[in-house]
Amino acid sequence: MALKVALLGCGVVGSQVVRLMHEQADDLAARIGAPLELAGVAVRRLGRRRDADVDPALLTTDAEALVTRDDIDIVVEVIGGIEPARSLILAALNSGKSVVTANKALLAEDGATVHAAARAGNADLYFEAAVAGAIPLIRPLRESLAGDHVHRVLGIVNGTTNYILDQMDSSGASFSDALGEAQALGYAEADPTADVEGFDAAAKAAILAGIAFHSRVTAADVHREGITEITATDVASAKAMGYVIKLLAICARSDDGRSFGVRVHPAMIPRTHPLAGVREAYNAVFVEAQSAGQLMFYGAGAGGAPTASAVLGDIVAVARNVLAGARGPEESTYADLVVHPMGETVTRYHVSLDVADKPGVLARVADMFAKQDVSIQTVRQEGHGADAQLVLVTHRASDAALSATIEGLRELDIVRDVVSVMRVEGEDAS
Ligand SMILES: NC(=O)C1=CN([C@@H]2O[C@H](COP(=O)(O)OP(=O)(O)OC[C@H]3O[C@@H](n4cnc5c(N)ncnc54)[C@H](OP(=O)(O)O)[C@@H]3O)[C@@H](O)[C@H]2O)C=CC1
Ligand SMILES: N[C@@H](CC=O)C(=O)O
Repeated sequence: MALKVALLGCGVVGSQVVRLMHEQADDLAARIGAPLELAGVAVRRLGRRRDADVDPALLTTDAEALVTRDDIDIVVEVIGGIEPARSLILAALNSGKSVVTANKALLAEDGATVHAAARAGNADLYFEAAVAGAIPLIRPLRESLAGDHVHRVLGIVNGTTNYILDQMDSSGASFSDALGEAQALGYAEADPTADVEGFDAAAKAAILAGIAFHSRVTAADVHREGITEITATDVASAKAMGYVIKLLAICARSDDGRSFGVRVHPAMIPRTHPLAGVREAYNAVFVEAQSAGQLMFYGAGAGGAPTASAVLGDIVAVARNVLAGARGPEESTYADLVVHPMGETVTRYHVSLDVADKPGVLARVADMFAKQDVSIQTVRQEGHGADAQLVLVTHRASDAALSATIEGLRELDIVRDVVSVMRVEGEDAS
């Protein structure tokens, strides 16, 4: 007997799910042990042209009726956003139907409610596509590394911003042109603010940190900075110094293991670093674990077909569980670690200052860093007179100490402007 699938959403991702379910129907049936049947597709606009060959008789605007239909076995949610996605997923789980979703925004905002409903409904909740598109990352973290102790998860988890920064770096494209291309290629969220302001990456970081550290993490726990303040000049000067700017997500345990930090922000990384070679909308994530050591996951981080691949993988896993009367792994939050504040995060910084071109300027600037215990690794003066700039790279220091230093620098009469402050990750370029 066929397993019936209700698809919620038939846009960039949903239309590719439909295509793959048709094209690979025989293989999927063989792998699962029963055929899959697409039993209904909920959309917002019935008359919209679709990138998949969907039987018009399957289309409906009544998603609620579809998810609660008695004959549905698996619900696939690829609408996105909080509502109506949350209510639809809860309705499905409450009636014992397993759910596959790509919705990182919802899981990071209210994962607790959704996971609790899965538990109560004795149903599966799978979400491989919610983080890093096609890259298998959730399952390795939840299952393959369940016997290890993860220290750090670090990487590029947003395809749109990586595409924009890569285009700005490689072809000198403008921010807005590159964003337009990313949207046309189906990488961006329905509201691209989620991408460029770092909300999407922050949601993914929350999901990754929660799994890696067996704790409950929401988007609100994540320190978030986007890429909208990055200028063509920042990109070009990073390039001239042997660096590239990337939007990074970093989830790291503290040294005593009792807390962890989760942050998303642009960072300068040396061009020799493996993440520097991650181009276009690709994503890459390093996982550092006690026994496994360093693992790297790389692949297409956005786009219809790559994301649909992850969704299909989850559908197969859930379908096998349905047939076996089994369930996949539950959410694990037993460790309940504390998220430490951003001020305690320790990293290096690159600071550019517009300064007066006078004797003693360097000593006064260095003094301000020393006052906060921030030691300077390199410093150089560029330009003269009205164009004089100091470019400094610090050794590792806390975010709180660096912020206090910058505050102090702004008050010095010899500092005309703090031009840019950027975190630096990875070893030196030289
Ligand atoms: N695009 C990507 O690269 C990736 C996306 N994701 C996630 O996948 C999900 C879907 O993204 P994507 O396919 O790009 O989004 P789209 O905006 O392309 O598609 C959204 C779909 O949802 C439908 N929809 C919207 N509101 C409703 C509603 N109230 N009831 C029923 N259907 C509705 C739309 O209908 P209609 O077509 O009629 O407007 C559309 O078919 C999101 O959670 C996103 O974050 C995850 C990884 C990668
Ligand atoms: N908008 C997201 C889509 C995938 O998650 C991105 O650009 O990464």
